[in-house]
Amino acid sequence: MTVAHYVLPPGPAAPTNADRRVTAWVEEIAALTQPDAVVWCTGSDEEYESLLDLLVKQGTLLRLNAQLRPRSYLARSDPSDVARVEARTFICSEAEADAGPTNQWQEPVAMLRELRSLFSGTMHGRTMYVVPFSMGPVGSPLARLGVQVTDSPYVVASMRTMTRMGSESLAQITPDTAWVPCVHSVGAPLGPGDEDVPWPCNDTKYICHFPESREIWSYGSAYGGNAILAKKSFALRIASVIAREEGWLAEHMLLLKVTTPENRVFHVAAAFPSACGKTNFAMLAPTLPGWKAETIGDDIAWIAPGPDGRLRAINPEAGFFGVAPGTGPLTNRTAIDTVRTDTVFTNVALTDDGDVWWEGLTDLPPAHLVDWKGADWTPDAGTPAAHPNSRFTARADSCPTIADTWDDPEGVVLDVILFGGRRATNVPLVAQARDWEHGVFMGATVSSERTAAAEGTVGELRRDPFAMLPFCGYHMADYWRHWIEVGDAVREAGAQPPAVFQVNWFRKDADGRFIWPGFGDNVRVLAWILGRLDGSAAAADTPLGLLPVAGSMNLDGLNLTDSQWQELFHIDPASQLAEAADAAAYFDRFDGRVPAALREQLSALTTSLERLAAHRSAAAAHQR
Ligand SMILES: Nc1nc2c(ncn2[C@@H]2O[C@H](COP(=O)(O)OP(=O)(O)OP(=O)(O)O)[C@@H](O)[C@H]2O)c(=O)[nH]1
Ligand SMILES: O=C([O-])CC(=O)C(=O)O
Ligand SMILES: [Mn+2]
Repeated sequence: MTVAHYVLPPGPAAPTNADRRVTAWVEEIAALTQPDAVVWCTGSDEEYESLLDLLVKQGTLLRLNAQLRPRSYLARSDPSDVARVEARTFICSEAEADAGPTNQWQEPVAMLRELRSLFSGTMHGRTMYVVPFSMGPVGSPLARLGVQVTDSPYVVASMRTMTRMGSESLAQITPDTAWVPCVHSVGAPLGPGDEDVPWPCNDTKYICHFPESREIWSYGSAYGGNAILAKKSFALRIASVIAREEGWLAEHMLLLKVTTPENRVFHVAAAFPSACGKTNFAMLAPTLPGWKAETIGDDIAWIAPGPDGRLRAINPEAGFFGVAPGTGPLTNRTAIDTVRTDTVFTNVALTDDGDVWWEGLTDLPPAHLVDWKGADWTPDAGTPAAHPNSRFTARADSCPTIADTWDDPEGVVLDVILFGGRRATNVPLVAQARDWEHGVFMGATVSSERTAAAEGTVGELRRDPFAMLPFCGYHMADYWRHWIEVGDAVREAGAQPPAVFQVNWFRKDADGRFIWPGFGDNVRVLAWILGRLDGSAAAADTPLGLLPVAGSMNLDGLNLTDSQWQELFHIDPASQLAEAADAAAYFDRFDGRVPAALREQLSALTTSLERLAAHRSAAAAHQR
């Protein structure tokens, strides 16, 4: 690899206040990747406008009808670059054991050697953008800094929406602040005279994380989670490593502020796997009178003990990268209002009048569309018009329900933590954990049906502990231990950790229909949960935790029959015992590193299920 003769191309020089380590690193990456130009992003409105103009000119973005969808755009990705590539995502810790059995590991020195060879000359014919960013309000004690270099203007525009990006964040990096270097290329160099394509990418993809040196290298994709490195790569995979060391939590959680009819305010964090309802719950429109829900974050929460020992949380992001399909005025009015203007849509369908459409936006599709691949589409096409993982990118402050505390640098005090998944069977609508350890057990044993958010077979059941399976930057069992220790630290400081609950909006009846109406009606579950905190909602102790007793949840105005209610909470000991056995086999995969407290939870669960099974069969025998 010969880079010695490479001279930084002319253009605006690095800002004079840029930290020397940042400029040296940028020069080093430029020498490796050899872009035609280097641009330091300021984050200004003018810069964003000119990026959008450039993307329209290059054909990456299509300007939507300005009357129907002001200042909004449609991107169609390469059909092969539509979701996170978990099979190409690596944790490159020095010791393989530290990545743990749920991550793919690569030896860091060899991986870096391979990456350097892939990145050599990869930005030929392109501009390298330097994107300094802050995750969390600039200057917040909970915020952390990073710098991404990328040859994708689409990624720069996405970073502008999703993070606090530009000069202000760069100014935060001083000689003694930590920052995470993030290197990104679409892996599509242009030779002289080569024509570009609207969505450059490469069949070879690598999303690599180096927990010790805290750097990220991503190659070959421009899709969200693979390329907006501030998000899953930094704010979860690298941040989880930093958080373990510093005694806090980096989580795949939405943050919601709830105000009861009595004007009491609570904050709820909820971990649901990708495409399992975080954005929808974060934008919940309560169907119960007098209740108010406000959005703080829809995907990631950073949680740390505050001065009084209680856990406080911030949303480190500044925007939403939300799933389009299934989002409609009846299910998520707030999201529909959020994306009315100033939104970049990716892989949705285009209407004949220059607006967007996706499955679930309206009951019936328009008679003609251009689908996400750019082909003519009619309702009889037999394929979805929008890709199932099509997305919208919009700023948090466009959201009509955004809480005025959403960017409070101190964060909000957490009262409740929810763990959820997409389960057609077995998992009740809601169950309260008996204590913190039981809550950690619930989080550790979450399983969920796979969705379109990542490559793989949709619908297949897989364990997704804490909704962090694809996002934990170290050994998953050590992560569980860290959760237990954070609870201990809170109690040692004389405070109480948040109450923990498991929820499941997705239980189905024998005909395959969702039993629970979900969406805005999830406030009924929330009301029950908050009723548990002050003792006003009754619960029964079961092997799965504390379940609502009949009459303890407000179901006014719902068409839910008694038998449907029972189905939502039905416990079948045999299949529960099978789940527990599966959890035991799962725990066995973690090299003996599963905390004893979780093993104890599992054996207590098994014992109580066996007791329930015996009790049920005795009762049945008695009936005969
Ligand atoms: N039945 C039912 N479906 C829901 C509910 N909440 C969300 N969904 C559907 O689940 C899908 C994904 O929801 P999102 O809120 O976008 O999921 P997410 O967790 O934010 O997904 P990522 O952004 O990928 O992390 C959409 O199709 C929703 O319509 C609910 O309460 N009930
Ligand atoms: O990361 C992405 O590409 C989208 C997302 O939010 C997820 O998959 O959880
Ligand atoms: Mn989401």
